[in-house]
Amino acid sequence: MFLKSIEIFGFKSFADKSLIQFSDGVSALLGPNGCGKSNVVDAIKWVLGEQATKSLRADKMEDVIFNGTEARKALNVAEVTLTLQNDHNLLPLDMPEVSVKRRLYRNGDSEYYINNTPVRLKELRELFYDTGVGKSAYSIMEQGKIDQVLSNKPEERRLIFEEAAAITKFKVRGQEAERKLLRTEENMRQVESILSEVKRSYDALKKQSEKTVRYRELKDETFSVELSIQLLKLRDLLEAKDKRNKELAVAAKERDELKHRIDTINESVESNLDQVNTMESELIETQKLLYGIELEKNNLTSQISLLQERGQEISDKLKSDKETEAVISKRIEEVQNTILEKEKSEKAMESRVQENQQNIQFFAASITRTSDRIADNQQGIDSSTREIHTIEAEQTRLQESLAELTDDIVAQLDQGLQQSGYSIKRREELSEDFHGRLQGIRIAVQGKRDLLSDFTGTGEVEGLQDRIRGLIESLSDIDGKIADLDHVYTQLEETIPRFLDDFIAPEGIITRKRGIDERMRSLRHEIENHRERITNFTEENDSLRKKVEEYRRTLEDLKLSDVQLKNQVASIREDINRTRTQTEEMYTRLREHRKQMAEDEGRLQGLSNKIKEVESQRLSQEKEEKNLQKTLSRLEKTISTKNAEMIRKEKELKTSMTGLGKAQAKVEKLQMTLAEISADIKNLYNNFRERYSQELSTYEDRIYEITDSIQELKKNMDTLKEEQKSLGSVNLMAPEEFAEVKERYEFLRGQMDDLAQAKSDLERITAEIRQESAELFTQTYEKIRKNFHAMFRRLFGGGRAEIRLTEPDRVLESGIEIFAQPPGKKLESINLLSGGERSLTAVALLFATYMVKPSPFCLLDEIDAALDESNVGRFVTMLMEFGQSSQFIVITHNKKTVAGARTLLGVTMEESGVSKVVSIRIGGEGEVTTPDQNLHRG
Ligand SMILES: Nc1ncnc2c1ncn2[C@@H]1O[C@H](COP(=O)(O)OP(=O)(O)OP(=O)(O)O)[C@@H](O)[C@H]1O
Repeated sequence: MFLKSIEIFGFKSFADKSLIQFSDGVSALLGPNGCGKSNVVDAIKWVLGEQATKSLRADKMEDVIFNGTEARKALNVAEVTLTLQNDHNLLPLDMPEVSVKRRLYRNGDSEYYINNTPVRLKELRELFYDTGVGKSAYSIMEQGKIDQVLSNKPEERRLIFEEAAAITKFKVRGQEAERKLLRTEENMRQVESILSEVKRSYDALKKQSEKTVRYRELKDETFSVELSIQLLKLRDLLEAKDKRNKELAVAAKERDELKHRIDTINESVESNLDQVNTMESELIETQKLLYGIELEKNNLTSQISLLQERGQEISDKLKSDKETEAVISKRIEEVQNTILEKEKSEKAMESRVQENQQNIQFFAASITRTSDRIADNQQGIDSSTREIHTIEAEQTRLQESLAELTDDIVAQLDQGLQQSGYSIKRREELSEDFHGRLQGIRIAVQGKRDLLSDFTGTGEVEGLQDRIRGLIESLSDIDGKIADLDHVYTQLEETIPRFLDDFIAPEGIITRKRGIDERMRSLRHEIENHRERITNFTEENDSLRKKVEEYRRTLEDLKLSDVQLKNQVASIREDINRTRTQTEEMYTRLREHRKQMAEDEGRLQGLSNKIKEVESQRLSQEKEEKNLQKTLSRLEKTISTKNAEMIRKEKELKTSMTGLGKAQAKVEKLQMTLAEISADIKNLYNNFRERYSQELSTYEDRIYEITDSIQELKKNMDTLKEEQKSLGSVNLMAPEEFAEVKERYEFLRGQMDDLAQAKSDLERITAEIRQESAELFTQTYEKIRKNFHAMFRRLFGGGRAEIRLTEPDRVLESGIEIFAQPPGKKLESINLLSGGERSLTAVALLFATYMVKPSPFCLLDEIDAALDESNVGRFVTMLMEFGQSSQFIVITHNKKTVAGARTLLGVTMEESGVSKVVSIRIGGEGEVTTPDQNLHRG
């Protein structure tokens, strides 16, 4: 077994993940039309790297992804995994099992895996080279394409033979080698053309470069000669400089010695001169001092006489000043007394002013007070006036109410009298009757009283009983009279108009009227009160205003007198101040006078002190004068000694100076010469630097190596220049350019050699591959040729078949012709064969190939479709025979073919548009049961 299983997901109609497990021998893949059997073949081709969409029955690669059904959505990825058994290492991998996987996304991204490791398509294809498995190999024979093996062009037909001969690998390598060879030749052509161009520049630049190299050599030689000349010049200059430096050192030493001597003499002379100068200065100073002392003495004497004169003057002045002082003091005393008197009168005047001020304040306050009172009164008048207005308004309102009320009373009274039937006449009659009867009772009672008093007067008891009885009887008579009176009274009462009670009840109309009357009275009273207040206030204000007028007049008078009094006070004060100022002035004068006197006294004292001081100064001057006279004579003596010594030294100095002048001139001359030599050396260096951009100093170590003379060197130089001139124009960069071109030239040459070597290697490899391939191909071809004939006869039950090379001399390019002659028919072109004959011939070729190189597995998709019963029988026999050694998966609708299979695999479409793999058991002897009614076995 080679094919172990295939797992399909999202590929074409396999929407769900489906696993098909294959077994050894011949397996039949069954299922109704359109259920997806061929999709399994496509899936296997696809996973093995098929790129041609046409071969996958698709327009574009994306079409292989499950496209959806009415019930299902399309998927975005298709994935197929094929697991292969590799225990015989048919595949070049040291693994017992190999899985290859391909995945495609709807966006076009595609992935390949070998054993779950991502790989490139090329690697995946290489895995199946010469195994008989592969997109163009014979392991997969598809529905309706079997006879295409025959229809293909003779050149294309050889592919099967090549695969069987296992030369595909060689072929690919050979093609690769040829491609490389072509590339190499192309490269060689390119390199050659570049090389010839580079060679031209190489030759040209080589000549130029040689010339330039000679030119550079001449240049170098010229430089070397020039350098020697310059170095010789430098040597001469350096030697001359050295010599002069030595001479200069000697001359400088001589000069310095003379300088030193002169300095020593000078120092001595200077020292003497300094001493003489100092002494002379001292002498002059002493003389000056003596002269000064003389002058000072005279001055002091005259000062003393002057001071004495001045003292006399001051004494005289002091005497007169004392008299003046007494006069001023007396005058001050007089003035002081006057001031005291004036101050007294000022005080009196001030108290009057104060008194007047108080009066002013009093009257001003009275005016204010009275004015306030007037204003208060005026406010009272105004308030009462306002009150009167208010009350009058209320009176008006009340009068109106009263008028209305009176009208109401009259109306109600009239109505009440009418309703009560009141009559004055009747009332007067009853009243008269009442009073008459009352009088009768009073009389009767008086009669009884008289009777009773009669009894008490007599004291008689007899007949009392009768009398009391008679009295009681007469009292009942009175009772009757009282009852009559009561009756009359009741009648009288009835004449009283009762509605009047309502009138005078608290809420009655009369009561209201009385209330208003009362209020009117009260308001009238209030108005009177207010008017009285207004009159009182007005009268009071009149009298108060008069008072205010009076106060104002008095106040004016007081203010006037206040001004007058103040003026008087001011004039007294002014007088006092004036007098005080006079006193102050007198005091000042007195003070100044006294101060002057004190100063004069001080000056007098100072003068006497000064006289004493000056006299003592004159004394000390006289002493100093004597000392100086002594110093003067000592100095004069020493100076004359020193002067003699200096004359001697100056003579000596003159001689030394002459010598120094000469020595200095010599030194300067030498310095000048040295400066010139240094300038020459500097120029030499500078010129060299400018000409050669190098430092001459770097060559100085060669200075003593030069043996030639300058003349010889110059001659040499002329010869070199002559040769340089003869070279003509020179490309200075030629050697560098030549080096570059040379490098490039050599590189290209190397490349050319490498390419030539590669070409010869490739040619050799190609030849070897071709040789080997040709041998393998011929062997295989021969075997297949023989097998084909035998196989054809077996399948057709006789007849003849043949394959021939179209170009036997070029076996690797030659096409393959097929000739077939079914039994009883002439050997004719295969194009004239029937459909079934073509299929059977193709199957014969296929099996002939299997015999030489059995494919590890074979997928035959309905290749038996065109065969008749007897041919199918032979085909199946053959299949079962080959099934012993190879794995066959046969898609078929033919019952005989199914019968030849050891294993049955089923594909159904339970759900419309979605393929599903179903397991099918093989029952007893050739019995097959299937869960799907669509699957069948004849
Ligand atoms: N991308 C796709 N998505 C969904 N279904 C697809 C896709 N491509 C093809 N099909 C379906 O697969 C079916 C064809 O399957 P297949 O050709 O394998 O059938 P079969 O079993 O070989 O049929 P027969 O026996 O007639 O040859 C068709 O119904 C087609 O619509």
